[in-house]
Amino acid sequence: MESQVVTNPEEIAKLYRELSLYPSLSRADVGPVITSQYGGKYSNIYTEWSQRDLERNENVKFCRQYIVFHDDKSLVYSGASGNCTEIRGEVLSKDSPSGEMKAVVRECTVKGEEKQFLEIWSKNIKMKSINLTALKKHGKVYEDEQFGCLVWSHSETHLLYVAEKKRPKAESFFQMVPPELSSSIDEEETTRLDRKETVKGEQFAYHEDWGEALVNKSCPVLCVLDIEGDNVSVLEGVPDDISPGQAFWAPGDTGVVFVGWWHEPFRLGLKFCPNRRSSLFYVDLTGGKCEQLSSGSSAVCSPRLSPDQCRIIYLECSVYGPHMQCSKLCMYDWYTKKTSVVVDEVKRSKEDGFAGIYCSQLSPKCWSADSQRVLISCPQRSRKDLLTVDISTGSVTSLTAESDIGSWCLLNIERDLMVVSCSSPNCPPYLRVGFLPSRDSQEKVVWVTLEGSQMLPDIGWQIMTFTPPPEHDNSQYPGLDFEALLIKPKEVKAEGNLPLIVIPHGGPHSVIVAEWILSSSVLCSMGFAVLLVNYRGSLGFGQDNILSLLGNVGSQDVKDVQFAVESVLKNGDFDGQKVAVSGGSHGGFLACHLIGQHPGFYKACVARNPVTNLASMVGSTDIPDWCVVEAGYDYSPDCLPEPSVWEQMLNKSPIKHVTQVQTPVLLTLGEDDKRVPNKQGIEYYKALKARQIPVRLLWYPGNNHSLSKVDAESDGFMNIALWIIQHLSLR
Ligand SMILES: CSCC[C@H](NC=O)C(=O)N[C@@H](CO)C(=O)O
Repeated sequence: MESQVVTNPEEIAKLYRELSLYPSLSRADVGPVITSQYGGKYSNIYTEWSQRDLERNENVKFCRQYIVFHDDKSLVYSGASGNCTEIRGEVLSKDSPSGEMKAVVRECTVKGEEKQFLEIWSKNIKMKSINLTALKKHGKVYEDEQFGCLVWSHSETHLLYVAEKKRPKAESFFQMVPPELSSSIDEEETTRLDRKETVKGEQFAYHEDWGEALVNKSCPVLCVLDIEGDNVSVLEGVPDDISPGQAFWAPGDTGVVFVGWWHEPFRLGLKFCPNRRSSLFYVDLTGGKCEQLSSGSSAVCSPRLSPDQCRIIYLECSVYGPHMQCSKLCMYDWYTKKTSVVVDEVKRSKEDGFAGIYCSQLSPKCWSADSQRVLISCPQRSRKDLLTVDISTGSVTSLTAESDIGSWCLLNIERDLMVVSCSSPNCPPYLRVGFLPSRDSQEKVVWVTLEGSQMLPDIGWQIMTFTPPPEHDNSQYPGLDFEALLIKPKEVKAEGNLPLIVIPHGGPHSVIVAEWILSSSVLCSMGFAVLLVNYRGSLGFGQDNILSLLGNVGSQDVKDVQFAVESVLKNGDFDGQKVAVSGGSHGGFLACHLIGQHPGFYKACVARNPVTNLASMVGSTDIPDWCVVEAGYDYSPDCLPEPSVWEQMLNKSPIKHVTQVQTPVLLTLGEDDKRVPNKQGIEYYKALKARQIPVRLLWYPGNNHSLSKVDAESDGFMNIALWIIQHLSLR
């Protein structure tokens, strides 16, 4: 039977180009309420989007503003105000609480040198432009989600941000001092001071950093700009053995609250690892006294102060263990200094369907106006839902459980006006707003779409639930089920002819929700069906589900994926001889396992930065604890694993089955990957080469674990598609 798949590279590139035009939402800020001269109330909504620019080979960021007229409970009128504007050079930006001013950290090149400025804008004037680089109070400003922040004090007189600690200039022992230093007295004085701060012998000293995607981030410090006095100071009092971040002003601006991550005994990678020992701290502005607000034996993140400034809500989970887990929602009362658990960890889904909280970040604002409820968007099985939590009862209600949209992402909430980004596998992200109904009302949210998106009518999707057969049941955690998201062309032209691409996610404690996924929608538009499997161990199904995988990687997850694939193939639409598998990281680990444990079943395999050998990875990854914990053992940073643990790490690895592999493999590797060092892929490449199994390796310089730079992502997509087409004999 003839294939219905698009196989011409030009046509594939055209489809990719078309679908990559859809932007995604990254931020929304709601401005203050303004009363018009006719008495109508309105607010501005500032949104930021990001879009791949294939011509310029970069992700471009742009903003667009909307105006919403409302009566504090419902929307009266809304619309866009003005067009999109590209944002360039902005590292961070934030409007002041009153909306009167805006602060921007900007990066630009002046006379060939890269500099950072802190700007204050008021009305149509740039009031200040402070050259942070020239001030030399600290290193580069942190812009990442892990540590970074730019926060106005409640009084709007000070700004708080995080930057790398100033490091003394290091020079060679053999550096000569030039006799004539400079021409002017001022310059001479500056150079003299610079030289005084220069140290010898430190030029090649190693500085630990926070790992994958946080390289060069080593010692963050809290910095405060006094706007009136043009003075930047680095806050004192933060203990030397912690890295501060996610900071904000305490009630009354008396000090700063922040999350501190302990360094000891050495820094472990933080990205995707909210399980690092950390605590909430408060540093007093006057005395520099630092107080620990939460227990020192857990991992915390995302503290958010309530509008009445009485409570701080934050996420907590245990240290080490699986990297991503079901979090507790905790609350610190500023006045009684008491901590309580508002929502506990959920072992198994509740009767009402609530499966627990799974997110590494709360939205920038998440409180209702009366400071009685908190809003959280997070995975619930294979969808992303919007939940409200009543802080006095701990009861959780889903605002979106009955919706047929696959993913609801809360961008912000201000005075009960919620701004969300919605998407589904057949619908790119779109922007909606709605008022949160009052606490005691049964009303449903009336959502208004501010920026619509085009539904792709040819793409169909469904969530499938699987009960593992008795022989695959986990005796320690019996009765768990799992799901998969099937995306396929709505019209199957010829029965029994549909090729299938199986995609197990990475993590392994992560999840694929039913949202817009560019690569899957292009593959589907080309004529493939795509099966994304949330095997047992995924987020969103209860903590037991996560724990069930520890010690069982390479078996339970492999069985679940294979079971899902074989179940789906029973449906007459598919061609069982045209099945490919593709995955990244732990998903690459699974792809390599599947071709080793089911020789010949998959006709093509693609692995992005795959884990291929836990035993050889443990000494070189930024998260060695992951290898030990996933193999089923407790991690201890101060001793080597026992020989039996090394053996188990090897036994559970795909390399163990490489001699059985028959499937051609495409490897895509990032030169700068700190998480799964590219040597993992190379080890597998050599093993396949030695056995004359077709293998191709693509090497992406300047890319880390995610291979997400625009050229790497688009080139990777094309090569993956063509590899699958070739080895599924579709051409
Ligand atoms: C030692 S690497 C572990 C696998 C990795 N986990 C966390 O970083 C992984 O699978 N990452 C996923 C995202 O969770 C990925 O797709 O890169």
